[in-house]
Amino acid sequence: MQPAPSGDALQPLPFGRVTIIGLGLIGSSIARAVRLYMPGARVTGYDADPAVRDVAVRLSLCDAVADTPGAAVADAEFVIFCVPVGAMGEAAASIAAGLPANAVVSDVGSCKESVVEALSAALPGAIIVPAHPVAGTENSGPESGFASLFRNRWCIVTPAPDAPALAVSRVVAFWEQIGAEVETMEPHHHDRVLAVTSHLPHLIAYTIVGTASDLEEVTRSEVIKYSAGGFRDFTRIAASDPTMWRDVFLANKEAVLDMLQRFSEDLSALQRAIRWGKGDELFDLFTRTRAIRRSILEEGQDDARPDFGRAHE
Ligand SMILES: NC(=O)C1=CN([C@@H]2O[C@H](COP(=O)(O)OP(=O)(O)OC[C@H]3O[C@@H](n4cnc5c(N)ncnc54)[C@H](O)[C@@H]3O)[C@@H](O)[C@H]2O)C=CC1
Ligand SMILES: O=C(O)C(=O)Cc1ccc(O)cc1
Repeated sequence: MQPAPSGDALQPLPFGRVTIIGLGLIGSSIARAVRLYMPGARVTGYDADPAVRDVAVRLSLCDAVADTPGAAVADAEFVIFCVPVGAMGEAAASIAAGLPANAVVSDVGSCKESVVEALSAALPGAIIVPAHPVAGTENSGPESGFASLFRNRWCIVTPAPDAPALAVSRVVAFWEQIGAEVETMEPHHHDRVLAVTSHLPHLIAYTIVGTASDLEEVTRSEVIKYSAGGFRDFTRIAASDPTMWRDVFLANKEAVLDMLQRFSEDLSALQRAIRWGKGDELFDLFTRTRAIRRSILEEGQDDARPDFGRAHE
């Protein structure tokens, strides 16, 4: 067994009974991490897809997999929604009647403003402390999760100003105990930061892989055969889950469209520099961007995926 990620294995548990709604990549990774690093906590899972529930039982991801959302939350202290952002409202409504009054509710959605709105509307009066682990892969589903996914990765918590301090500190402790470093942010700011650091890069990857596959004079097998490093990296990102990313772009529309506008203007400037042979402009930009990559490496963040290149336990 791996050592507990945040030091002392005897830390008090932030929550004794954790319910995970949605047992795909992120939900199943949280389940695995809680069972590994918080062995005293009881994990109950639920997924709307019966086939996913069957896999969760087969893999022993949870102490119990409930057949209904209501049963999943019956005695929960912490309920965490791990469903696509467009499904948050529906998932929250499905547990509303059974949610214990003092339970803390959270989520892992990739954008926050729309999710906060959906959760608050479906669960009026509930204690809601949203979060976003900035850790993942291009894979989805319960079989692709792993316990170390969140280790040494950021988790951004976006509580409302009037959220109870105790609930916020318990959610922070939860993420720290499964290995994440936690930062607090206002939801609107979160959505703008992630629009440029995560959402736009995914949009660019989807576009470039689509462009290459639409070319008439370059065959599909040539694209596959001769894809150099850069294109290969784009194909990894462009293999990400279509439902999840459709939902992210629709939910974070305003911030993504703003970043896309800025990106298009910068791309046009590069187009002009190439057309008019302005090598110094290209050289200056590439020098600046190289420095950013080097700063990321100096911070030890060499890949969005944890323990990249090492075996997952
Ligand atoms: N994939 C990634 O790298 C990351 C994803 N996220 C966020 O995590 C959330 C989950 O993403 P993944 O785990 O990657 O997706 P996934 O596709 O692997 O799993 C989502 C699961 O939710 C279930 N589901 C959908 N609607 C439901 C409902 N109403 N009730 C119960 N279950 C329902 C699906 O059946 C599926 O099993 C998304 O909001 C995403 O934005 C956050 C960080 C990284
Ligand atoms: O696989 C990758 O490169 C990712 O970028 C994973 C990822 C996807 C969505 C998030 O909200 C956070 C992380």
